[in-house]
Amino acid sequence: MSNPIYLALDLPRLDAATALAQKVKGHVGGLKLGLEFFCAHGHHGVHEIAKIGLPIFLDLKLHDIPNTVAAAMQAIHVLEPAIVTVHAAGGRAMLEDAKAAAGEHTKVVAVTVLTSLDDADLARQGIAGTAHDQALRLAELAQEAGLDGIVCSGHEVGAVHRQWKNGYFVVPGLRPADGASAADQKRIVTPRAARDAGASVLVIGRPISRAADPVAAARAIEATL
Ligand SMILES: O=C(O)c1cc(=O)[nH]c(=O)n1[C@@H]1O[C@H](COP(=O)(O)O)[C@@H](O)[C@H]1O
Repeated sequence: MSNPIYLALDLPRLDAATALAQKVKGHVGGLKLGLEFFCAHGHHGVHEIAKIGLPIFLDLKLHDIPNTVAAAMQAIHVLEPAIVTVHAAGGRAMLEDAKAAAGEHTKVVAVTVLTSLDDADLARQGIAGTAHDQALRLAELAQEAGLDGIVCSGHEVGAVHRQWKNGYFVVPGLRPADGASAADQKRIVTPRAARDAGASVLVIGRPISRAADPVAAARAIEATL
């Protein structure tokens, strides 16, 4: 089985991101480049990280009117990302158009409820019910729109997996059992628990990137899976 860990390269400097990826590349299955990286380094930065030879997950969390999201998807075609994120809350037409505009080898996955939000945050946005129920509703929308899968927390992935057997499930908000800081994450589980519940991809950033020894941290997490 291939390594399901995607390292989130949330570092402001390209040289530091490249050095970290080079160091841990034998212990992760892919590299995730998000908003911080893409806004700073754009296509050039993605090309540089792609040279390392691991699949690239472009986490842009696109969320706009369908025409704009489709055009953005076309503009990143050339980067041949393995995975791209959009926000499920953009609605069915946006999701359908995003998928139609993506390259045939790119998995388009929809972010349901960010792992940094809890039930109280949703209530403040006027969303009744739990983060769990909202994630399930948005997963159903993504499935109906023909996406490849979703992003959700490890608390929901088991339930989503039961209703979407062949879906592709990306799970961030992961913290090893040895007590790495949750920081801004509110719905967290261990990498192993997420894997056991049906996650296809485990997104891990700071528990590796901010560790005193990132290689040892990545190896330790890999060993729990
Ligand atoms: O789409 C994501 O990857 C994502 C969705 C989500 O709900 N929560 C979330 O944390 N992420 C990303 O996953 C990574 C988690 O980083 P750490 O908390 O440092 O492990 C960050 O790059 C986030 O942008």
